[in-house]
Amino acid sequence: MEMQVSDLAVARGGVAVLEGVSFRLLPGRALLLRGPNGAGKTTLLRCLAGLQPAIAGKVSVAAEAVAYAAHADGVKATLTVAENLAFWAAIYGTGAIQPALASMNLQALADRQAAQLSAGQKRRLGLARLLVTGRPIWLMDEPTVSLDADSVALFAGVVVRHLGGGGSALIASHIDLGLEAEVLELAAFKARAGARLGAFDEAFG
Ligand SMILES: Nc1ncnc2c1ncn2[C@@H]1O[C@H](COP(=O)(O)OP(=O)(O)OP(=O)(O)O)[C@@H](O)[C@H]1O
Repeated sequence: MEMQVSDLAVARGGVAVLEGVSFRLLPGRALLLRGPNGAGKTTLLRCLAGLQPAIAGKVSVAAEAVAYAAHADGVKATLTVAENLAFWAAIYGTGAIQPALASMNLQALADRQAAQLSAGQKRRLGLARLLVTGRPIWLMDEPTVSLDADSVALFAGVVVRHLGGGGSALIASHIDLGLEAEVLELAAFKARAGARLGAFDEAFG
């Protein structure tokens, strides 16, 4: 499924962060979001994930087509690794969790309570969740934070397989994942300094 973003403007805390953001993300392709700290990578991803409204512009796909892996891994601390994935599989109405467990090398940790995982293990679980969503467009915010070199390679392989299956990925990352991907530099879309929004947008920014 193609995602087309046209002239999108997004805000955070009532202040416009980005404006005029336009790009296409085709099936089978990955796009890297680049920009310094505070450039608006997280804000853009949150908007595309349907977690906050845009101030202006258009997104061609519904939020139901996307799966978002945010900074906070979305992991339920009191459930085990397998239970976490089963929970999400039930939410998204998808099937077996074994492929997701295997893809991020989590089989040996399947019965471990998520609260007892290391930061990198927790991150691997958060990424395995993407697989059980069954959704074609993956949005990822710094997915490799806390991952060791082997896990980064594992993760890159998961993304490559997702792309090979016709999925797509939009990834905010400061590091080189070794993926064949185009780059979207957000500095080009920086909103004019100090642009203030109306009361509605402040409430939802
Ligand atoms: N809850 C908030 N209220 C007000 N301003 C915020 C809020 N969250 C973020 N901001 C501001 O919005 C701007 C964009 O932040 P955002 O998190 O999207 O940047 P980023 O490109 O993801 O940064 P990083 O690389 O540090 O993760 C920043 O100037 C930030 O300080």
